[in-house]
Amino acid sequence: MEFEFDLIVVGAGSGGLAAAKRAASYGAKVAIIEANQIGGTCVIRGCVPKKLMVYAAKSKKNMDSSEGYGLKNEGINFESNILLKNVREEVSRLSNLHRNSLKKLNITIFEGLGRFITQNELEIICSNTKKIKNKISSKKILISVGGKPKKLNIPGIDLAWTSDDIFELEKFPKSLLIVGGGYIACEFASIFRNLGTEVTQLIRGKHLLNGFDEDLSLCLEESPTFTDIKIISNAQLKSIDRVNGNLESTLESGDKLLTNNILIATGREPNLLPLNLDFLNLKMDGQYLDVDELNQTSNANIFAVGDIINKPNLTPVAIEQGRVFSDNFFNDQKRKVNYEYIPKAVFTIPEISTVGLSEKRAKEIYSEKNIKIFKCKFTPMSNTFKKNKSKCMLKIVVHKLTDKVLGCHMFGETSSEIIQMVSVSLNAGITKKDFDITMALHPTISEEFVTMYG
Ligand SMILES: Cc1cc2nc3c(=O)[nH]c(=O)nc-3n(C[C@H](O)[C@H](O)[C@H](O)COP(=O)(O)OP(=O)(O)OC[C@H]3O[C@@H](n4cnc5c(N)ncnc54)[C@H](O)[C@@H]3O)c2cc1C
Ligand SMILES: NC(=O)c1ccc[n+]([C@@H]2O[C@H](COP(=O)([O-])OP(=O)(O)OC[C@H]3O[C@@H](n4cnc5c(N)ncnc54)[C@H](O)[C@@H]3O)[C@@H](O)[C@H]2O)c1
Repeated sequence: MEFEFDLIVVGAGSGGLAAAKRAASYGAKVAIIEANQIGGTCVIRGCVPKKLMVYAAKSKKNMDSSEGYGLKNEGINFESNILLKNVREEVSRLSNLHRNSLKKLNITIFEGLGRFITQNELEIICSNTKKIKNKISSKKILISVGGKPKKLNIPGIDLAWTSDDIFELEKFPKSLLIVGGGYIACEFASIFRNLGTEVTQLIRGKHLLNGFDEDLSLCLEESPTFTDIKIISNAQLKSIDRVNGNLESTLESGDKLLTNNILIATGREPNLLPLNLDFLNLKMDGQYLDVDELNQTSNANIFAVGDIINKPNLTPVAIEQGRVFSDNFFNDQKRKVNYEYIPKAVFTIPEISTVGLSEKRAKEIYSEKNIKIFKCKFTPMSNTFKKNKSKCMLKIVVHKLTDKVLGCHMFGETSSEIIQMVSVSLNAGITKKDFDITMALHPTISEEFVTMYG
């Protein structure tokens, strides 16, 4: 059977764009279908606009607390509408850059919602008219449709925002309830609080950032940003009502809270429903599409990358999966994605960064007696004259018998930049001795990584 394309990519986000561009660079005839703006979650409503807001919050925090350096200010006037407008413009600029690079590579862009009609054919539905615009076919199809916010099944939930709505705002609210204690909840709690919004955070467990090294969660909870946030732990939201233009949250305990708005950040789920996959009977891995090491689904023509498979849902992971897929199937390479030592950061202020095993996980795997912990916590020099005395913390998890470094964790400004380089060392199998024989760079925060003795 003749197909119009060698590859159809459904979803022009991190994974899809990377795969489409790499396949086209090998001479494949590629089509990409996108229902929204080109760029996907990361560029349009995730990493990029979020990080721009983090920079705004950091700038404000620095300006607010630098009088000790002789930098007097008579009060900063934050105009959230300017930030939000600039962020939207930047996101559109980046989206256009991606569109242009697709065109340069002769990748055909189809705008609309992709929907399977056979295992090799998709129809494209116009997002506005809901009419079928095109039907296209290909030998191989890559699904890279990403995720969407998971909503709680409670009365009044549609009154609340998800992270997608934050980027559509015209201005910041005066008060906000954030539900959740994970990445998105903590990052937005930090952004909003540092830019002046009264923030309450509702978590169902005891601590923020469950699953991260416990010292990181504790450092975050003790930080000036989060001691300035009202954290309600061991609590669940039961319902939401509109009351005189505000939102009233009722908790399972019966307590009530009144805030201007509510942000629900209780996780994300694969956005598979519109694809009409049922008739293909693809094997699932829980809510995710099941794939093998080559990102092949249970149907030999159909592949999947990114947030729709059960791997860390991060942009660099989706990009690498997309590139590896195209390297293997359009350039005959034998590549695999390296899932070892993926560095992670939560962009709170200060930020949390981590690579490898947490202390708890290392002790579970290797037993407590085989693990040695090196840890230090101090006020960084940059905060000497600041009102904001947030601390930083560095921690190394080491296997006692082999001396191998199993994990590094850091809380503090620029820690994400530091952990990225630490991840190179861990990938290379570094030992604690290698850290010890490396000369320090002084005065820095990161020098503590090579000067910590047990
Ligand atoms: C608020 C937020 C902040 C984040 N911050 C970070 C961060 O700092 N660092 C990090 O590494 N990761 C971050 N992430 C996660 C990261 O954005 C995702 O892991 C990554 O974008 C996943 O890429 P993807 O290719 O799987 O899907 P996406 O980037 O989500 O792209 C999927 C695309 O498919 C389109 N689509 C969906 N269905 C269809 C269909 N049927 N037909 C056509 N098109 C369709 C969508 O419109 C979308 O453009 C963040 C996520 C969020 C929500
Ligand atoms: N800096 C980054 O790299 C970054 C930033 C944002 C998002 N992300 C990616 O996006 C994913 C999604 O982020 P997220 O913050 O939505 O998810 P998450 O898994 O990090 O956090 C979800 C939070 O919601 C809570 N929760 C789940 N169900 C709940 C319920 N029914 N009631 C109350 N609380 C509930 C969880 O306990 C957790 O605290 C992340 O896992 C990550 O992969 C990455």
